[in-house]
Amino acid sequence: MCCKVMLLGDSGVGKTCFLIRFKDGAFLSGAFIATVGIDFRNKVVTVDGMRVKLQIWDTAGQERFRSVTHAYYRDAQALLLLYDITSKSSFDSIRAWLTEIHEYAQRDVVIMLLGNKADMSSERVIRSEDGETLAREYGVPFLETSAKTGMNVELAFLAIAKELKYRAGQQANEPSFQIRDYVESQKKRSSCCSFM
Ligand SMILES: Nc1nc2c(ncn2[C@@H]2O[C@H](COP(=O)(O)OP(=O)(O)OP(=O)(O)O)[C@@H](O)[C@H]2O)c(=O)[nH]1
Repeated sequence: MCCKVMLLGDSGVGKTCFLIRFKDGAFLSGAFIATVGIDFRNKVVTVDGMRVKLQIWDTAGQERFRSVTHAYYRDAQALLLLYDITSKSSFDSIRAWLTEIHEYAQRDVVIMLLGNKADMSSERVIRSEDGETLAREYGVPFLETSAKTGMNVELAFLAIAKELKYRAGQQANEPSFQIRDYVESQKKRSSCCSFM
């Protein structure tokens, strides 16, 4: 089974770092090199004994590349929408991103809202509750993540893979899978990073 996942959000929220953390288990610190256009990496995850190949598209957040990335929305089964908890403007952009998703993506696309850079607690400007409230308003699951420490990065992709696998093989008598409940039960809060 193969699924297309896209990473979206303003420039600098950490999409490339988020993907590299998941793919290679590493963090690129230092210089910020903005993504040009679009790029993808594959990673296979095992969900309940089944291999799911995720083809993850890393898009450029900068406005000038928007027309390039729009063309890819249509094929995506899942979208990870990121903001940076230290940037109010990136959080304020989320509604505009959701409008854009509504316009260009498949109607039943799986969406997850992610508040990245949760490791930067001293520079936080967006409270966790604000992310939760926005996610609830749009009926999407929410996680705070850190590409730097790895917090909740794997969980975000696993939850997506589980949801897509569930949808693909949905049987009438199978208990339904609720991605929001799954994420809530599995997530680590930034305040308990010490044992990660
Ligand atoms: N502390 C911290 N820094 C991060 C995290 N994720 C990304 N960064 C930093 O944020 C900057 C931008 O990260 P990128 O991954 O390049 O951002 P992007 O969203 O891909 O940007 P575009 O390609 O322009 O859309 C880099 O300097 C990263 O080192 C994180 O979780 N924690």
